Amino acid sequence: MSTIPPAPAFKPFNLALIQLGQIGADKAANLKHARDMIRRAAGGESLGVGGGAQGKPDLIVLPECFNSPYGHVHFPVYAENIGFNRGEKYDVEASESESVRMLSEAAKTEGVWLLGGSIPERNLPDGKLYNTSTVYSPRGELVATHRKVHLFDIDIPGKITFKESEALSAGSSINYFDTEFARVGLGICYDVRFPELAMILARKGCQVLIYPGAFNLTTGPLNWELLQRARAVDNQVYFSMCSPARDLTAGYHAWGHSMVVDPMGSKLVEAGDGEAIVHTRIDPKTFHDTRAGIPVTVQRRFDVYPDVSKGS
Ligand SMILES: NC(=O)CCC(=O)C(=O)O
Repeated sequence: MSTIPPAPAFKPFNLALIQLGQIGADKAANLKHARDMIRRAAGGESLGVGGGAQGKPDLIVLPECFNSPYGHVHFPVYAENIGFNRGEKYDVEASESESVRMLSEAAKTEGVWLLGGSIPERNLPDGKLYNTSTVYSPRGELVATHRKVHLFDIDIPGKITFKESEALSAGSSINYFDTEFARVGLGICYDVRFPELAMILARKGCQVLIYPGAFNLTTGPLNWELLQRARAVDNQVYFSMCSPARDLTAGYHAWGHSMVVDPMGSKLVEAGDGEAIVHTRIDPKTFHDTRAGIPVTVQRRFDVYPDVSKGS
């Protein structure tokens, strides 16, 4: 039996993605720059390719690993203790995490929902490290976290070898948060390659899925957009990923191209590869029209594939 409360009624809202640049070795500088970009996004400013200003955003998103260079050697150095336990009240001001304190202050001061990309997290009880997203309400409360479930371990000879598992442990829960305008499902980057996660989030009532991410120059060109449009269409949800800006002087070269895709698979907005703030309006009409016109959400044949979860 389901214990999940019904999703909030889906209402129109403004979404802004910050394709953050200048992510370097100096964590304090990374946090200061991110704070400044949140202020600019909250003021409705658009920057770089993509643009599309819609006025003040209701929800702002940062990229994966926004406070640290991306790489397994960096994670232990930049990791912070968050100590969030779902269901328990979290005292942000007493948080040991300087990133959490900054993000909470930013959400509260700017009066926006804030999906704070992800940061390396050190879980104190067992010392394990995770790649973790944190989410803040406009009152500055930390309302949700998501630990990357599928670690980015790939080896494409001559192109890219990356092993997050050399430093990180994988999360093992499915996470979303409720706002006054939508239920938003969470994933991080490589999680997008696993349709099961998006499918279950959608079946838990999420109308919008947002994954901070950082694809690379090998897989980005063919897979970044394709995967987002696939997850959007197969679940009939809005789908978005927010990347860091590309920096060819960094150890890891992010693909960029932060984007938002609607439930029919149309791209609403797309950044280039440089630093950018892009905005779009999320319209529930497209969501409802898509589900009414192509009613796959009520045509599933769980009698034929009973081993596939019904999610909620
Ligand atoms: N940060 C990541 O998880 C990268 C994932 C990626 O590039 C991919 O191709 O998948």
